[in-house]
Amino acid sequence: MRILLLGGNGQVGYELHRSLAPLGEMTVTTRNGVLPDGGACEVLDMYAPETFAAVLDRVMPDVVVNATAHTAVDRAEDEPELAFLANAEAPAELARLCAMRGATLVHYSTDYVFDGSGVGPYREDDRTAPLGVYGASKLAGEQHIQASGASHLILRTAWVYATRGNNFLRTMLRLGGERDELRVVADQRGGPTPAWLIADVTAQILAGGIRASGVRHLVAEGETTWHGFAEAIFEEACARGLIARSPRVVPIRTDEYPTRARRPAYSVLETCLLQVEYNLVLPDWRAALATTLAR
Ligand SMILES: NC(=O)C1=CN([C@@H]2O[C@H](COP(=O)(O)OP(=O)(O)OC[C@H]3O[C@@H](n4cnc5c(N)ncnc54)[C@H](OP(=O)(O)O)[C@@H]3O)[C@@H](O)[C@H]2O)C=CC1
Ligand SMILES: Cc1cn([C@H]2C[C@H](O)[C@@H](COP(=O)(O)OP(=O)(O)O[C@H]3O[C@@H](C)C(=O)[C@@H](O)[C@H]3O)O2)c(=O)[nH]c1=O
Repeated sequence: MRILLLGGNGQVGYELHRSLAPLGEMTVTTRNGVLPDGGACEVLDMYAPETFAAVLDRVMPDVVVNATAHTAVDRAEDEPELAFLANAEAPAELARLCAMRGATLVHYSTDYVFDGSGVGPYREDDRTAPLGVYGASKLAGEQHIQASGASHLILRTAWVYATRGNNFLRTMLRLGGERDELRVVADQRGGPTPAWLIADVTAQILAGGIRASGVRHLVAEGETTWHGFAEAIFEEACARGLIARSPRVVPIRTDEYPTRARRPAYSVLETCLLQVEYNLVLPDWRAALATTLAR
């Protein structure tokens, strides 16, 4: 299998580079042609979709895995054109090129396509209604891919973290080292999901073959709030001797932590479809956090 992996510098892209390597011949791209270890790779800029055809002609992939995205949720509110270019128009062009070449596109989307008014875990076909530019641009990306005619798999995930990159886990550990007390919202519920899990499941799916095109939910099991996640981070990090002491983590309401973008109050994703279709057992979010820190 010839794989073209886009975004080898991101949290998920970095883990995919590891997990997809055994599946075949892999070409990795980053925005600047440099991998996290300093090595060279192909250049691919999501802001320049007109350059994609040349890369696909050179690599001739069977599968394109797109781990790039404009993921700065608050900044997206101030630069919607860039968010839509990277998250909607670029994926649309990728899907168009994949359809023409008979290649499969694997793409990632987000729980922020929902408005958070749900009362139970969201299923794949539940009504979408993003609250902000990031979610709206990701939803547009999903829709372009689904309309393209390309064989595809869109994996919606949520609250992604890793021991590298920009994410809530690293923000908490950094702030916890600087302050005695952190104030964290306790009225937004979701499913923290480590990048390694997304990458491992993607590899498992590709190894066995994609069963059907469409959207599937991929998150760790269970649910918590950002406050619950923060407390668990400090408990696990302390237990493993990664930090000497924990700050006090004070639960607050969303309106006490104003941000540029609105975020869904509830964005837990139902994963039954994916687990049954691919015979998977997804770990609980808390166990997945412990595994991440143990690594
Ligand atoms: N992070 C999260 O909490 C969640 C993420 N997702 C989705 O999962 C996928 C992976 O996200 P994640 O790994 O967390 O994101 P990261 O922000 O860690 O990585 C995104 C990658 O996209 C690259 N990128 C951004 N703009 C461009 C561009 N113009 N040209 C080329 N590359 C670009 C970045 O490159 P550079 O390093 O050069 O900036 C970076 O490597 C995305 O589709 C995201 O929407 C879904 C739910 C939650
Ligand atoms: C740093 C911090 C954040 N918060 C809140 C703000 C926000 O409501 C919540 C999460 O903050 P962040 O900005 O880290 O996370 P955010 O950028 O909203 O994370 C999202 O990223 C995109 C890419 C996704 O697709 C989503 O699934 C989700 O993971 O925690 C606090 O309450 N206290 C704090 O000290």
